Amino acid sequence: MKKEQIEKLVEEGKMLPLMEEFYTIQGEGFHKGTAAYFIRIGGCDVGCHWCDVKESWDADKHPPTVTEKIVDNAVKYSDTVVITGGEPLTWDMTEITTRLKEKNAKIHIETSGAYKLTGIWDWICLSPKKIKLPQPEVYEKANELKVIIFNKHDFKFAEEQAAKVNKDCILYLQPEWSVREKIIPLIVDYVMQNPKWKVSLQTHKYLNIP
Ligand SMILES: C[S@@+](CC[C@H](N)C(=O)[O-])C[C@H]1O[C@@H](n2cnc3c(N)ncnc32)[C@H](O)[C@@H]1O
Ligand SMILES: Nc1nc2[nH]cc(C(=O)O)c2c(=O)[nH]1
Ligand code: SF4
Ligand SMILES: [Mg+2]
Repeated sequence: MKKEQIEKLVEEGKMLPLMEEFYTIQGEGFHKGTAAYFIRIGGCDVGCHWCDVKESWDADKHPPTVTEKIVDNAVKYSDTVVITGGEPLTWDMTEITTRLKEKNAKIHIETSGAYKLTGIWDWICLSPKKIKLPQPEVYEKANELKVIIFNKHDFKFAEEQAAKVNKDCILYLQPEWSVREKIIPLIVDYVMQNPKWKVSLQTHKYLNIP
């Protein structure tokens, strides 16, 4: 296929830069402990300095893959599919989620919310970032808010973000992995003082699974 043809299909969401896909246990947030098939789409312009998948950022490093093929494969493994990245909302998620819905999958997204919300979702995990704040529509539709705590100033950011989400949204504080030993005690104290929040850990990293 010609380069321009591929670019057009990616633009339409009919192809997506696929970094990796794997069947695992959702490690974080509300659905932690649940088996799910993960689809990791390349491409992210947000630039979190502590991002644990920096290899995902450059979309050109990940092969444009036919969306229909990604879906047909994913549903063989699990009826719960998590779309993550990179930042999945970099791309038009309409095609992939419509096809997954046709196959009766439960479709979850992990997103910073920084770009326009496309696609149909059973569960939206919003993990907002100071450097590129979420779009208003994502605050309205988020099912869980998962704020990463890297230092003590992030608690204030977490409260600002909690003030913007809908009333049913479940609130999580998750330690940034590299500082977990220092930050977990602060999160524990904070959640006991402010029980509207819950703790989320990256349990897959403790389990040594993807
Ligand atoms: C790699 S991101 C991809 C999805 C999307 N770009 C986002 O940030 O929500 C998946 C989740 O991992 C979290 N995350 C990334 N690096 C982390 C780290 N070093 N420690 C803890 N959580 C991290 C993100 O905040 C997000 O909730
Ligand atoms: N097991 C597992 N759970 C996860 N939850 C969110 C993840 C992500 O990178 O989006 C992730 C991940 O990479 N692995
Ligand atoms: S928004 Fe997500 S993928 Fe992008 S840099 Fe931040 S944590 Fe990494
Ligand atoms: Mg991860």
